[in-house]
Amino acid sequence: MSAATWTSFIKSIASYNGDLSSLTAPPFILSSSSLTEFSQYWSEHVDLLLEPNFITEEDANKKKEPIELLRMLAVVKWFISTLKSQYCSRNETLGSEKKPLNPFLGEIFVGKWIDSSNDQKLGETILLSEQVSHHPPITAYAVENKKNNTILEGYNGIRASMSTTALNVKQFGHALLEFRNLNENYLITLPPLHIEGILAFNPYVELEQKSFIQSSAGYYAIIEYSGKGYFSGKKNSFKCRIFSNFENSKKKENALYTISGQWSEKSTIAKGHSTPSSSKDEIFFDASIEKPQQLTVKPIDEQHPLESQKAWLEVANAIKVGDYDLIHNAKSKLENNQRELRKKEEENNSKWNRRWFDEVDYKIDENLNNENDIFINLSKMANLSIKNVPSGVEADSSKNKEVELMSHWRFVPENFDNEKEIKI
Ligand SMILES: CCC(=O)OC[C@H](C)CC[C@H]1O[C@H]2C[C@H]3[C@@H]4CC=C5C[C@@H](O)CC[C@]5(C)[C@H]4CC[C@]3(C)[C@H]2[C@@H]1C
Repeated sequence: MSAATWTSFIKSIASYNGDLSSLTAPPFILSSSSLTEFSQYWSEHVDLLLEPNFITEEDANKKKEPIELLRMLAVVKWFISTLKSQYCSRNETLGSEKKPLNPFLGEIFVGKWIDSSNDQKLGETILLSEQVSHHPPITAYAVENKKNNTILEGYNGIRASMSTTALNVKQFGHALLEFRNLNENYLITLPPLHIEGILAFNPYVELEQKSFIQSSAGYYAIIEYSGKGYFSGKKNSFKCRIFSNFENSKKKENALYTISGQWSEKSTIAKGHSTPSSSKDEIFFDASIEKPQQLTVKPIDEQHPLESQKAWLEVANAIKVGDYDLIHNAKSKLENNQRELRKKEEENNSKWNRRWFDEVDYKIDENLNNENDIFINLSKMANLSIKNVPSGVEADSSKNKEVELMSHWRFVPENFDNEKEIKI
């Protein structure tokens, strides 16, 4: 990590034009993994993801709470458990945040979480991740557990801008968690983030502002993020308040539960709206104890050419060697191949078929007014915009002005059921 190359890199980002792939980051800051692999971070605690399926009326009687509220608490715990994987795993494994490879259109990343327990109550869970758009980059994903009829689906795109010392990132998209045996669904929005420590050669993600979780049973959670130097002082801090519905969330005194702490370490929970104490109150989640479950991915020689680790193998090896020319040549080969494909599609007036996801266009009335559309229903309950604005923007926010309705990506389970080429 020579200071000279890093300093010239910092100068290059000073003239940053908004397109991350335009940045010629030095080899040591490049990750050999592509963004399609990040979808796995949504489900490295499969037991927490599926927990609502196993909560009983008896549990509800014992806790003297409605069963839907216990399920909301379980979903909030699962969501908090995803954050360390999403935003810290590169620091843990690679020493710092790195710049991921920019996926090509149609790139896929698949794997499974095997249930190694005796009772097999979880069963197998599969991950499908597909780059459904290259301009702008959008990754769609689905985590499917057939045994418990549970699907997590969503998509993610980002818009980045540089401030003097940090890279500011707005996330676009959302996640939908569907418990089909319970006929209960959840909408999860994505918080803004910024990359700190770039000047100190040690970039890491800090979450900021808010994200929201809306249950079809009505319950609504607000999660507020803060970091080192904010009011809480500790990095990766959050405070979550759970309300019986969006309306009641206007007054914090209406909170049914309050959870606070660090999403990358320990958090505690207390009834009502007061902030729980880290020593006296009940532990909610402890990221240092509950280890993430690694996804099982086929060996590269058994992967299809569209699968990320196979497609990027030559680039990944060049990055590991740290030879900039080798990286550049290997990347150019892949990018030229992609340009050829786009040109052929242009000539044949065809376009790349998305494999497992559908682009639902909400500018079309019948889609917008389809009362079975869980994304529309949950967005309405949480007063969330469905326009082309960052995730979590309220429907009546001025940020919606002059912004049009947009399409959102939805998982098509039967497309995967009919999949012939890709093996998990
Ligand atoms: C300043 C430009 C540059 O190349 O600096 C290199 C630095 C490592 C910082 C830039 C990169 O930091 C990476 C962090 C990435 C996000 C991490 C986690 C998630 C959550 C996941 O669910 C969706 C994707 C997302 C938001 C990643 C998006 C891409 C980020 C910001 C990388 C930056 C290019």
